[in-house]
Order: sequence, then C-alpha cells, then structure tokens
Amino acid sequence: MHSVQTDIIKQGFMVKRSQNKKPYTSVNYKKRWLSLTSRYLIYSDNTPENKSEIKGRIDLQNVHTIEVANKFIGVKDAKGEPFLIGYHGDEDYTLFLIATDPKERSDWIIALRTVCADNKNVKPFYHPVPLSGKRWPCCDANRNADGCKECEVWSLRPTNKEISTRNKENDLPNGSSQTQQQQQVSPIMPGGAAPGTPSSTKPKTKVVVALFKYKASESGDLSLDKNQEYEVIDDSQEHWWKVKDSKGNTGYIPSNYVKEKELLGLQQYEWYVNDMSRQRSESLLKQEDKEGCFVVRNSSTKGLYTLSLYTKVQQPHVKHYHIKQNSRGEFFLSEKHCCISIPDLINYHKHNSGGLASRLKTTPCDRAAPATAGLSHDKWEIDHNELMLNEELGSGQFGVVRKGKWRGSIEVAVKMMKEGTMSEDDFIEEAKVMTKLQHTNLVQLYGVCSKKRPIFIVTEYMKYGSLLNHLRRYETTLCNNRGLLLDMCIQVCKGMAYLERHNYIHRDLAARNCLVGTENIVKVADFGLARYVLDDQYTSSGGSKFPIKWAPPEVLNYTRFSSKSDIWAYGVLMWEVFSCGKMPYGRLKNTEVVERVQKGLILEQPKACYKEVYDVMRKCWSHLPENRPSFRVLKDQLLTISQRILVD
Ligand SMILES: Nc1ncnc2c1ncn2[C@@H]1O[C@H](COP(=O)(O)OP(=O)(O)OP(=O)(O)O)[C@@H](O)[C@H]1O
Ligand SMILES: [Zn+2]
Repeated sequence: MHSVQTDIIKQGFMVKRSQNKKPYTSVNYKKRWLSLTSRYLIYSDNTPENKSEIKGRIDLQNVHTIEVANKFIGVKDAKGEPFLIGYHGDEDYTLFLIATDPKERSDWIIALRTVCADNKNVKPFYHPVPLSGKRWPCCDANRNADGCKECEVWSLRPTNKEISTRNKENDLPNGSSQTQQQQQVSPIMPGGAAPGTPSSTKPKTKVVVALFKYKASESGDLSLDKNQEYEVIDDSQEHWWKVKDSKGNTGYIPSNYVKEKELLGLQQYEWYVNDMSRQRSESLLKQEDKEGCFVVRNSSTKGLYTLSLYTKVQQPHVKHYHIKQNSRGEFFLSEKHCCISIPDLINYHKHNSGGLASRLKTTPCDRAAPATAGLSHDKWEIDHNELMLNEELGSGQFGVVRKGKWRGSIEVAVKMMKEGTMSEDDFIEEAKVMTKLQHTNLVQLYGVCSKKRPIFIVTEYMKYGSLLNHLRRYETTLCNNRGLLLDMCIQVCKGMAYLERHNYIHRDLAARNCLVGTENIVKVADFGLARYVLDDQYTSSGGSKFPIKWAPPEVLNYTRFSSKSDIWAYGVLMWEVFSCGKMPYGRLKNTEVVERVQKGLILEQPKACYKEVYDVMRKCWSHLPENRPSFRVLKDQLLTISQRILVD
C-alpha cells in the first residue's frame, strides 16, 4: 500500500504498455491503476481498496514530454486513445498509456502538463510511436535521432465551461469513501472528467472541429463547414482522416483543417493566430488597416501570449502587449482588470480600452486556409484536363512556371518540365513521398501530371513569387525593417528544420528557391528536386549551372550532400536576405569563389545585418560539416536573438 493518498490529483485505470527497458523482451499491455500526485505518477496493479501493489512510479520532475501518441503503438487491435510520457532516468524512457476515450486522454494530458508546467528541459520534438529495435518507425531514423513531431505548447488553458464543470471526486472508484485533501486548484488548473462519469463509461469517439471551410473534390471526400463538429472514424493516416458529419455523411478530410475538440483551446477563437511572429502579425494588421483590429498570438517565450493591436491614433502602427498572469493565475493586460481566462480578458477589452491604445474591435477576416497534402485523399496524379493554365509566373532551369486553377477553384502553380531535363520516372515515384511533406514554411507539392509529356509539377501558388525578387523589389522598405528580414530567415529555418527532422536534404537551398505569400509568409520550394536533374552542368560541381556560391567545401570536393551542406547554403541565404538580394561574392567567377572557400574566406557582414546574426552565418560556414549547427538548434538561437533585439 502506498501512503501518499493525501495528494492525489487524478486517478483511474488505463492500459499501460510495457517499457522494454531491456531490448528483445516481448511487449505486453496491462491494465493499471494510475495515481497522479504533485510529485509522482504511480502505477499499481489494482485500486488501493483492492490490495494494490505499486508496480512503479515516475518522478514528475524528470518528465520532458507529454503528448498524444499515434493510434498504432505496436499492438494490432488496441482500442483506446494512446498518449506518451517521456522522462529521464538513468536513460531516456517513454511510458505509453492508453485511455479509454479522447476526453479521458485529454484530461490526463492536461493534468500531467499542469503538474509538470515548470519542468526544465521540456523537449520540443518527440516520436509518436515506440522505438522498434534500433529505429523509430515513425520517421525511420536511428534511435538517437531527435523527435520527428513537434510538441504542443503545454499551457493549454481550459475554457470557462470546463472550469465550472470540474469535480475533483469523479475519478475515484465507485463507492470509494476516502476523503481527499482538496487540491489547490487555481482557476486555470485543469481537472478530471465531467461530474458523475465513472471510469467505466463507454469509450467516446474522437470529435474534431473544423478550423477552416473545405470543399470536397472527390467522391470519397467530405466537405467541412467552419466551426462544425465531426466524428473521427479513421485517423491512421497522417494527413487525411475519415470523419462523419452530423447528418451521417462520411468521407476524407485534410487533418490540418480540423482540431480535436478537447484540445481546441484558444483555437476556437477568430482572434487567435497561434504561432504567427510579431513581424507577420504587423503585416497582417497593417494590410487590414482597421482601427482596433487585433490578434492574439503565442509570444516568443513559450507558453505566453501576446496581444497585437492596430491603431491609427497619431500614425498607423501596431502595439504589442504581453498577456500577464497574477499569482492567482488570472490574466491581465493592465493590472486593474484581471480575468479568469484569456477569452474573458478579450471580451472585457472589447468594451473597455482599459489602458490599451484602442478598444478591441475587429479581427482580420478571410484568412486563407492552409494547403492540403495533395488535392484529395491518396491523390498525387493530377488530370491535365482539370487544370486551367493562366499567366506565366516565371521560368527557370526546368522550364516555364504558370499560374493555374484546379477544377476551377484551387489556385496552383504549374511547373512545365522541359522534356529531357529530368529523370521523370524516378521523380514521379518520389512525388508520392513529397506530397506527404507538409509544413507552414514549405511550398506544398499537390501532385504531378505524368500521363502526358511534358510532365507538370503542381504546387501551392505563392502570390509574391521568389524571395530573391521580393528582396530586390522591396529593397528600400525591407532593409529598414531588419526585424522582418530576421523573421524571413526564421521562417526558412523552420521549414528546413522540418526537412532535417524527416531526413530530407534540399540540395539547392537559396533565396531564388524560396517563395513569398500573403502576410509575409516565406516558404521553401524545390526541395529534393536537384536529384532528378539530368543536365550535368547543373548536377556536377564543375558544371556552369551548379550553385557553387551556396556550396560548402565537401560538396565542391566530393559532392557530399547532407543536412549540413544545407546549413551552409542556409548561411548564404541569410546573407542574401540581409543584403536585400545581392549576389553572393559579387562578380567573382565560380573558380575564384571555389578558391576562396577552400582557403576559408567567407562572405562579409552585410550592412543591415546584426552582429549576432552574422555570428550565426559564420557558424553555418564552418569548414567541417560536423562543426555546423543543425536547423533545430539554429531555429532556437534565431528566435532568442529576435526576442532580444525586438521587445516582443
Ligand atoms: N509556386 C509558385 N507560386 C508563384 N510563383 C512561382 C511558383 N513557383 C515558381 N514561381 C515563379 O516562377 C519563377 C521560376 O521558378 P523556377 O523554380 O522554375 O525557377 P528558379 O527557382 O528561379 O530557378 P532554378 O530552376 O534554377 O532553381 C520563380 O522565380 C517564381 O517567380
Ligand atoms: Zn520519428
């Protein structure tokens, strides 16, 4: 029997996966009684009343990851909703638990994250499935590889409704008479399941809410109405889930258009824009140009929020306010007006400016929905006849790029590949994989038209064209806004960190291969394409079209590409950004550049560049690849620099 009953925050039965601390012992799943205290997560073989024996416990101080796991965590027909807890012991361990339904899972996750809220060394990435042998099946990386999936921000605040329906006793076993010490529940402290739900209730299905409208294009797809709820039938594939609407219709929908209802948090509000940077929020609000227009975004300090507000008083500008919390956990912008939740606080300031530059009046409207991973479920071959081709957007090595529309509704860019420029069959095979790469800062590949020649590559359309042209066109305004330049670099870094996490090498990263869209979004394009080019003027480092000025010594000498050669190119890209589109090494000939690089001479610090940012570039140009940072590390460093330079 354990004796820490006084401090129980949450308890209940769950299925626990054996932890396989020794390799090659067989995996088992056992029903366990879990007790969460402020210090430990304890698992026993039974309830304390029925003579329980403690089987193990985790010291919560060591927890670094608390995330939803993939449905299939190694057992064929596991029912329920898995999640995982990563923690340090003498090694790094992951505990997989399976809750009966989505609500119970999210209650456990929120309760655990609340207890662990102040933990140090919380990890930014994780693998959503157990290690298999020496590899991670999710990303096929080896066991030491960093996670392939981004962790959620831990400070998911429950809504008011959740707070009021909270009941601390409902997770106790039926008929239990034990008294619990009242846990110290601050208003933001999440609690257990809804009142009166014994832990043996029927598993509830996962319900998602549509964040965007979606129009089904194939018969197997389902349209989404914004804010409507859908029941999830099959979420075993990453990007397309099968769901059921309220009328009983079923079909596939893009998973990035919905969010699990239980985890919705602030995302149900129009004004919440998630991870948008300070610079991008300014672009968005200025574009909208309405007094009192505002958004709430994640601040650059993880777990905090910032209100960005547009006002024309005196002159049009955007003000940024940290949303602070007092010792009681209440939120405020000015200390006189504290509210129990962020939505309440926003509501308050809709009626009272309460010290802000303006009352909160409107939010930006008609924001574009994100690109989907392919144009429909399991679709990457696109019918030529369904593409309407319009004006030319530009042309490159491979041929002409034209703006187009798919089935009269979705704007796309169509790259018409000059015949004989690429090994087509290999590329078409690869395109299946590439449509599955999905990130805010990557230009989405929708698919290919490969049944006729020339083949078309169909991608997301980006309104402002290549980053290089954009930098040159807006040189005067951009070079006075160094914060925006740094933000562009950070956006590219995020896209590249995603590729790095998926062991995907770009091979031709440069400002000309990034594209700019609305709200100053920057995305990386043409990743991996270089492998399929047949022209050896382009592929061999001695060739006249080879991107020598973006290549590190090991590529020049041995054509050795890696994520670290992408890092070198990224340093050059940063240089391009901060010099507003200048040609690296000016008019030096390729042979002269090679000589310089071999001697260890590097590009000079551009005028508009911060010293700290130039230091980062120099690290990217370390002669030995292993001395260069990774994109994952770089991203954090750049965010820290941006935080220091601009008061958020
Ligand atoms: N998805 C897109 N949306 C909008 N414009 C695009 C898109 N893709 C390409 N463009 C435009 O077409 C131009 C040519 O693109 P392309 O990728 O073929 O060549 P490039 O990148 O300039 O050169 P290279 O082929 O040597 O890499 C770009 O500079 C850009 O202006
Ligand atoms: Zn993985």
